[in-house]
Amino acid sequence: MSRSESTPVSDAPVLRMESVRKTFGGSVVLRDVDLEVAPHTVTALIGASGSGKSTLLRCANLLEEIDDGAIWLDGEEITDPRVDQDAVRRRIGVVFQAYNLFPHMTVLDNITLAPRRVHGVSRAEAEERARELLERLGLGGKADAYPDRLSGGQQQRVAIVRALAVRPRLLLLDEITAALDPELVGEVLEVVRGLKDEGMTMVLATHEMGFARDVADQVCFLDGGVVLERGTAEQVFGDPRQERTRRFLRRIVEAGRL
Ligand SMILES: Nc1ncnc2c1ncn2[C@@H]1O[C@H](COP(=O)(O)OP(=O)(O)OP(=O)(O)O)[C@@H](O)[C@H]1O
Repeated sequence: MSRSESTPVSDAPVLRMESVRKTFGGSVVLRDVDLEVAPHTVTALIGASGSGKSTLLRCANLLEEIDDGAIWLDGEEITDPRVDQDAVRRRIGVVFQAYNLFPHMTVLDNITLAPRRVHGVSRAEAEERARELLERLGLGGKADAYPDRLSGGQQQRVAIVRALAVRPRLLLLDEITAALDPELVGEVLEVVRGLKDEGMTMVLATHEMGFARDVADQVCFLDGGVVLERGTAEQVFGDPRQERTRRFLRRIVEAGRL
């Protein structure tokens, strides 16, 4: 997509979270989380396993109900109980670690299902958009293939195409390379880089620190459900303010992952 296709003129945040609190069975998983995501920017959520990254994304997409605080999408408070949650979810694309493609459907049918069934787009229009996206993501010849004929990296790229097919305002990417063999990670990250260049607004949870450092405009370090540190990639990776962030990054460097 081009910038002009999906884009408003203003710089008002696409996504805003304020004092978000989320508990599961009495244990606090997100505590007082504030977040602002500007249009055409990439926000990377980093932090140890269990720090709350996925939960934050799931709250942003209303897949989890928050206990306190509020969330806005394009200035509309989406946590207002009067809001049509399905309509909100239709404006947000989500890609998970597991690609969740329907195995009995071709790539093309997987991609066009939501635009046709949920968004009321005609088959012809949905297929045209799907083919264009497949081409753009290097999957031009795969429209009629079944998912089990594709590599993990190709399947994940199809999942990204599927999320883009409905022209989302915001894309949430939850550990999208975590299930991939190392040699397939690069091709998926390249796609994300390309989407950034096209101006897509994205929030991604990732353990790929090198990628987060390269691609993110904003990095949030979560620790025990708290956004402990937030800043530019340069600041958080190059000059972290918090001792816990420094310790986390030191471990990553020692493990050879940064
Ligand atoms: N549905 C649930 N019910 C109960 N506890 C949950 C649920 N989902 C997440 N949690 C807990 O919330 C905490 C945060 O989990 P979350 O998956 O958000 O972390 P994460 O940072 O994304 O971890 P990872 O990097 O391993 O994906 C964890 O302690 C987890 O066990």
